[in-house]
Amino acid sequence: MATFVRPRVNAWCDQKKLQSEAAEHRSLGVGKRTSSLPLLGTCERDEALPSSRGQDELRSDSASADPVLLRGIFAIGKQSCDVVLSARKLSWSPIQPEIPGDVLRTEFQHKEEFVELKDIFAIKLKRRRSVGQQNEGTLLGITIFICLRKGKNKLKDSTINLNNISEEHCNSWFRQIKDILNGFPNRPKSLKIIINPHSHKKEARQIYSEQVEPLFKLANIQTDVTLTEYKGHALSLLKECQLQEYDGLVCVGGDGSTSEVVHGLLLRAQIDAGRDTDSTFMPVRAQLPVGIISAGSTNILAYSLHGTKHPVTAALHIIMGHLQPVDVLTFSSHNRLLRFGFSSMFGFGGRALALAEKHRWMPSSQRREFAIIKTLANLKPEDFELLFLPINCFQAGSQRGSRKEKKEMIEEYVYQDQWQITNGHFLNISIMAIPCLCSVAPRGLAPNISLIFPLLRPILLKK
Ligand SMILES: Nc1ncnc2c1ncn2[C@@H]1O[C@H](COP(=O)(O)OP(=O)(O)OP(=O)(O)O)[C@@H](O)[C@H]1O
Repeated sequence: MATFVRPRVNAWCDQKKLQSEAAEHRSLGVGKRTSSLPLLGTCERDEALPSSRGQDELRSDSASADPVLLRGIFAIGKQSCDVVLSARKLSWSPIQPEIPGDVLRTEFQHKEEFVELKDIFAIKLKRRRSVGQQNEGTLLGITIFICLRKGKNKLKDSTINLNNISEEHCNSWFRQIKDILNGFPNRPKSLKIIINPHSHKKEARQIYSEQVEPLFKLANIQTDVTLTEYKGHALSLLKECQLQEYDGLVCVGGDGSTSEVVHGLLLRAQIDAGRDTDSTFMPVRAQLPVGIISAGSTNILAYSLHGTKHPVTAALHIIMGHLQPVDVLTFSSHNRLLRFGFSSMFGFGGRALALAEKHRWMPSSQRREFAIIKTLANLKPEDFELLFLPINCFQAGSQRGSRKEKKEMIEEYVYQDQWQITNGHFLNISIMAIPCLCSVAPRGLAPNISLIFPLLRPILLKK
């Protein structure tokens, strides 16, 4: 018998995207999708253009709740600019000599661009050092590193150079912006990195060193890297290591590695909290958030959290401190904890996955096809008894009432304590706490699940 209780783990992911998706869930598909990570408010860079909302809102705010902290002159590109740092944004507009009667020029002068401070992840003093120069080099200005949205789900890093050769001027701007960045919550300063060098095409190490590590270094994040040497290494490491030294854990690997890390982290939390996992227990949360850098074959966890397996996107979510609690399932047998995990399959799915696992020496796509075909050839229904708390979003949504009433109806239903039982012969039962998105199932194996409006989703396939 397997039972499921849900502890939670914090993950670094696209929280805003999830929130807007959950809003859609709650309003039963009536709501409008509002992706919101408007980053650089510029009229020249289309990719970064926020909605017109961004600029107008920030302008009207700036007069009232956004006091000016610094104002000065920097060259940006080839333009001399009037640059203003306020509590919420860094804005600049080109300085042009005023010619009486030249309306166009006067209008251009007032064209403002800005970046919100929450989208800045690092700042550096920019210096040029010639060959053989002993000191730290000639100051050129400040470089600001920002996070831009690229397409629907991806993030990318970009820079803005504020050029000015005055040490005093640049230092005061550098310190002020640095202080603001240090004040943002959830941005990690020290991370434990666990890399499975054998994941999928054995690229995890390279992905980390080429795409992720440079960004962590830019953001001044201290890292402590372990390359796993065997299956179960991450688990034994997490049982013993000094977690208080870190602000988070990052796993570079596939779904198997990440699940092992999450299991290890939650198990450690239960042990530290004195929970007896050999009898019925109420699980506690994991002590640290988990970041997932995908380097595996299917990457269901990374897709479900970020909507993409793009490692730079995951790294930027971690650096920017985009935290989101995610439900985890507890699998136990006769009240003894077996494992924490995000999903499980019984019957066909479970057998196929177990068979694929036994044939790890095969290339991953071949292994999966082989396992599916072989399991299908021996397909037979199995006897299951399933106890569950039901919810029917569509039924609730089809009734009349305001959006708020519909939301309350669903939530009331979720919290009902009426277990239902279903018995019978099933070909497959899948239980999922996350949508289980991947490249072959872009809407997910359980598309009705949202990470911030979680429901346990059983998928039954009966003969
Ligand atoms: N050094 C190692 N040698 C062998 N196996 C390892 C090692 N480190 C971790 N593992 C195990 O390898 C398994 C699969 O790894 P991972 O999930 O990272 O990559 P994958 O090959 O893409 O697999 P998946 O199909 O799960 O995505 C995990 O269960 C993990 O515990």
